[in-house]
Amino acid sequence: MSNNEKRLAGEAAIRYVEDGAIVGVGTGSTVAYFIDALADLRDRIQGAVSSSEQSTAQLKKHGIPVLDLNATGPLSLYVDGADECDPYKRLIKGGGAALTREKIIAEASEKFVCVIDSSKKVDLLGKFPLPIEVIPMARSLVGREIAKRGGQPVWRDGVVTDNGNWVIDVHGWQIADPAALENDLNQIPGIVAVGLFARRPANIVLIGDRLMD
Ligand SMILES: O=C[C@H](O)[C@H](O)[C@H](O)COP(=O)(O)O
Repeated sequence: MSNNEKRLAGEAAIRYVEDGAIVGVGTGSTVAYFIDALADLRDRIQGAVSSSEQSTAQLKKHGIPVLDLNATGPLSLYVDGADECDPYKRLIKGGGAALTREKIIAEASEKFVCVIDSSKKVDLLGKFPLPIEVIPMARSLVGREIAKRGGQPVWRDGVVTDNGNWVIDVHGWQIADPAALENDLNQIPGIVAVGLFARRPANIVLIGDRLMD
């Protein structure tokens, strides 16, 4: 993992911010560099829609207005990190437990710029355990459904999401068809969101300050 590459990626994403924009902002150590850089453009944007309490605090610290997605409508730009990225710009996200709000904002945005360091680039998703946000009472049910599908569910004990839910990390899956798995898991009652971004992949990936093909 390279913090220098994370910083370069976060700062490079600034070039996609247009005057007057409302910017969707993800969560994590990479996007934190983006938020710091966004502070310099504070007077040229309307504000940001935030994916977590953590990012909200950082945005507010910089005096960037944090807006409600219900009030803004669709966004032109979403900037966020990832835990893994495959050659088709499909992602695993949620290492920081912010996957549900991230997924909502990504879906609401026209362009998703993903900022990563080179350690996140993989040929096949799944080495990073797949985060799944679940309603607490569904934890065991979801765990059994995952085991039926050959995964090893591990409860992220002690972690409560910003939505008051729990996270299961699934080990042992080599995800050959991310869209099919995402669709399948989304049918299980009690799953709030799956940290697979396959039906809504990134549009642009920055590895450090380099564009991924
Ligand atoms: O829930 C957290 C998010 O999906 C993050 O974007 C992801 O975990 C990457 O975080 P980082 O930039 O700190 O590696």
